[in-house]
Amino acid sequence: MNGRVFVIGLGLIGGSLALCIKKEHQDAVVVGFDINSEQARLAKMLGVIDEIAGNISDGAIDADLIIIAAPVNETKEIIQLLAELPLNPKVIVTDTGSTKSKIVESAASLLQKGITFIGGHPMAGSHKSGVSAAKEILFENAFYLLTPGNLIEEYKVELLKEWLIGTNAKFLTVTPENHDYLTGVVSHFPHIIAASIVRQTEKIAEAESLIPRLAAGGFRDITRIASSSPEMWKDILLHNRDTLIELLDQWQDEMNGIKTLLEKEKSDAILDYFKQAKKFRDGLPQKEKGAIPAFYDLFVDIPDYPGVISEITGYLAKENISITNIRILETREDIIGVLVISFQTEEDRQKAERCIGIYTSFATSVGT
Ligand SMILES: NC(=O)c1ccc[n+]([C@@H]2O[C@H](COP(=O)([O-])OP(=O)(O)OC[C@H]3O[C@@H](n4cnc5c(N)ncnc54)[C@H](O)[C@@H]3O)[C@@H](O)[C@H]2O)c1
Ligand SMILES: O=C(O)C(=O)C[C@]1(C(=O)O)C=C[C@@H](O)C=C1
Repeated sequence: MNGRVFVIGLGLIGGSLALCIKKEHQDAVVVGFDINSEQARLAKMLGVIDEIAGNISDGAIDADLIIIAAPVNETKEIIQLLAELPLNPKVIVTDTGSTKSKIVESAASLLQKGITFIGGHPMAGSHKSGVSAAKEILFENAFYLLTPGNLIEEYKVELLKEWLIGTNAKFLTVTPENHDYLTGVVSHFPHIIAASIVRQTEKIAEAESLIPRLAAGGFRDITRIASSSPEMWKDILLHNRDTLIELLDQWQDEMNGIKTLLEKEKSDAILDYFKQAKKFRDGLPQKEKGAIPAFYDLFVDIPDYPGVISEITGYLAKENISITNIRILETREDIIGVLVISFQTEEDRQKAERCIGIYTSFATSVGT
């Protein structure tokens, strides 16, 4: 397809969608705007967008597709701003926000002016933010939820899907209310739990200094998402307040139930509790993005000598293994640090683990 695509908010999601569109629709021009001009500059430099717009109005007026990929509150404000502009009557406006009811409600101002708004939410992401984390394969096999209202003609929805075909995502249409309930259960609520486990652990760690050093595999797995953007999640929670309050009540019942089993030492019932959880968890679809992490990290214990990092990256380059990110954690006393190398795929992570095993004696482990 050709035409002008305007992406507002050039972070993880806006950047990844821009890459998908550029890959699939090479005749299209992708214009971007970010309130943080550094992000916009970086997006241009990384080839994520073709042009930077000076402001929202400049980018929006002649766009054929507008994608708002900003935090959910800002998304509402941007929609109000767009509703004041003389947009191309054929433009499709969509967003990527993690909540839908309030956003779709605010888009009534666009619909009143005859402008098509189709709420969107690609159900894949990461705890990482910013355009430098953007990648073309982020949405592969993920569900992409769409919330077109009844007034939206079907061909417009098909047109939007065609623009987004490079995501290789699976589109699903839901109502905004149903969207917020479903994502409340599988995404927003788990986020609260992850953050609460971290908060509780932090308090206990004040008296128990060994805790941070012992918080390894299981703790890291269940709390990875607590490292996501606090600002973004604050707004998601407030947008989906009622659902989350209901789920918190249910969770308290759930916790009281397991507490009672423990108090009464109901061994069989505790076993059943875990068996049932394992059965449901093991039965979750494996190939769908929702069930697997979006980034594949390999942890390498590295000793203290100059050039050790370039030595490792050199071995990976020799074996043609691409890395997407590299950083050092200094969490253990007995070694200089832990190198965390991120890969695009599980296959690359496994190849890297084998490669490091062949060329070095450094211990590696998989975690998040
Ligand atoms: N991170 C995820 O896992 C994920 C997944 C799916 C959907 N989402 C949703 O997608 C949206 C973007 O999330 P993200 O992870 O890309 O966040 P991000 O922080 O990586 O990027 C958001 C970008 O929006 C910019 N921005 C903020 N206000 C703006 C404004 N008024 N005008 C223009 N730009 C503005 C920020 O500067 C930032 O660069 C959010 O609504 C989020 O709820 C996130
Ligand atoms: O993988 C993660 O880090 C995510 O939290 C991604 C996740 C999710 O909860 O699944 C987070 C918010 C988005 O709205 C969609 C996807």
